[in-house]
Amino acid sequence: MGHIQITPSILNSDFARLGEEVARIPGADWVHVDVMDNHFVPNLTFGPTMVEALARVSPIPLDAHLMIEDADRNAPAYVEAGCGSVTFHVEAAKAPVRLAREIRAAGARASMALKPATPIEPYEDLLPELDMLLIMTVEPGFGGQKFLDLCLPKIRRARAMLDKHGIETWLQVDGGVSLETIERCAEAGADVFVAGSAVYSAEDPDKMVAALRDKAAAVQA
Ligand SMILES: O=C(CO)[C@H](O)[C@H](O)COP(=O)(O)O
Ligand SMILES: [Co+2]
Repeated sequence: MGHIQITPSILNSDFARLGEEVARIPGADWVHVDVMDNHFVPNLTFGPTMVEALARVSPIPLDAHLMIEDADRNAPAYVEAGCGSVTFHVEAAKAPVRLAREIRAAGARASMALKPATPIEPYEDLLPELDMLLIMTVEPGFGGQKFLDLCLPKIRRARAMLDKHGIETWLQVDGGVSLETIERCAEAGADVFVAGSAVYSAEDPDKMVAALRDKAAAVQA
């Protein structure tokens, strides 16, 4: 398992002041950027132009989570926009292996996401192509949803697969991660934790990042 990383999602932050919102989380490892197209999910956020503007001012690397259709065609723009990590949904990709290789070749970490009802087993052979696997713990589309415990067995199975193959692919969880749920995710084998509403509804978002990190690290220790 890799070292614990906390990647706050700016989905529930103030979109009119994104640069300042990122400056409130200096202790974060990544800034999680939820890109939604109103087709793959019933919500609309921003595109590559906004992401590029944020990448220019953010001292923390961007972790793009693309909830968009036709990932094969649309994902490379987010590498060009300056994201250090680009996650596409396997449900939206026609050729995930080719896309992961293209993202890596363009200079970003390649990552693939699974919705709660998408099984991990068909993708076991694909794991070495990925720098990170994202297992969603809510149905994608909105921040502030309740964590789905039914995703925990899949996180455990993914961790077992990665360990069996000796692969260093990071295992990220996203959706409903908070002080109440992060230990369950860490116990199941996740090492990268997205937290949106938990961080941005806290009085001191950076203190919340530290508290989440401590909870997850205590499980790993
Ligand atoms: O991908 C997402 C939603 O589709 C968000 O990253 C996620 O929901 C983060 O917000 P919260 O921690 O409030 O659930
Ligand atoms: Co996300």
